[in-house]
Amino acid sequence: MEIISQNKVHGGWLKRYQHHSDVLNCDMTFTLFLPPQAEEQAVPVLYWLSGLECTDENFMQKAGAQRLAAELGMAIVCPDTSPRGTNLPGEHDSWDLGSSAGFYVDATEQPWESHYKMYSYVTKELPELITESFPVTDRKAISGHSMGGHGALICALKNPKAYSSVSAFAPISHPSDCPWGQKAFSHYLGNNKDNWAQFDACDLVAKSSSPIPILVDQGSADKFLSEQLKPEALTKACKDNDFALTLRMQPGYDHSYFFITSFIEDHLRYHGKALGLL
Ligand SMILES: N[C@@H](CCC(=O)N[C@@H](CSC=O)C(=O)NCC(=O)O)C(=O)O
Repeated sequence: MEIISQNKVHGGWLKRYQHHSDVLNCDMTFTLFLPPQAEEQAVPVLYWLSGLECTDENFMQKAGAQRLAAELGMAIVCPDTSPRGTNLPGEHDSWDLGSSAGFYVDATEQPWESHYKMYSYVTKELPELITESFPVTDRKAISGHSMGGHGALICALKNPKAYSSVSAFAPISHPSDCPWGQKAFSHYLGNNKDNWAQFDACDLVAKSSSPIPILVDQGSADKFLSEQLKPEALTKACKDNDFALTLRMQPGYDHSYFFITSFIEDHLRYHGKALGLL
């Protein structure tokens, strides 16, 4: 693992690393915020999964999360959003498939199958690397935005004991039933809808026997709301299956990081409480 950059911020350190991923079969970058408390003791970690067209840097540069994370004593890890440098056929042709659009699934189809295993990367390989390399505890929370909101939901729903808490901003709630999700799932997972259901938050809620609370913020002026995000599908799935969903419709907010920075502190406090920091 090699350090690419480091910046002191709010008494902590923002560090960017490159490492080889055996799971993704390529070199990857991630960005890590270590709060000042990490100089004295191990701290819990919030994993943040970003959306389409993002890298590991968008959240750390735009969300303004470091001030409160430093106060709470919470590390934040941002993985990249897809494998990199693999140059598969069609990988760079559109912004919603391939590069920056890994969708946090484990691909089974060619040509993606040999690299596009973002689910295993963010739930297993990267947390193991973080835990063995930095002063962090094994307590984890997870959140994300849009494609990353979908990612956060499925990671927590598939591993309810691994994460203390889960939240999302404008998640793709039901990818099997929206154009972004259908495009990604058909390429990465093939045409068998049973395989799609393994990575769809609404289907996972319907099948889960361990209900976990979910916090979602959604802007009412989000241009992707009705066609791609469909919070009403998540609301129905949670209602039908006794999941405690807190869905906060935020009037006038769009899909951008201006929306995320407006409410990130609520999410950090929510995770801080679950992680025992408040
Ligand atoms: N090119 C798109 C807009 C892309 C976009 O809004 N990306 C979002 C995530 S969308 C779902 O996963 C994002 O986080 N962008 C990075 C940023 O820093 O804002 C279009 O045509 O509208």
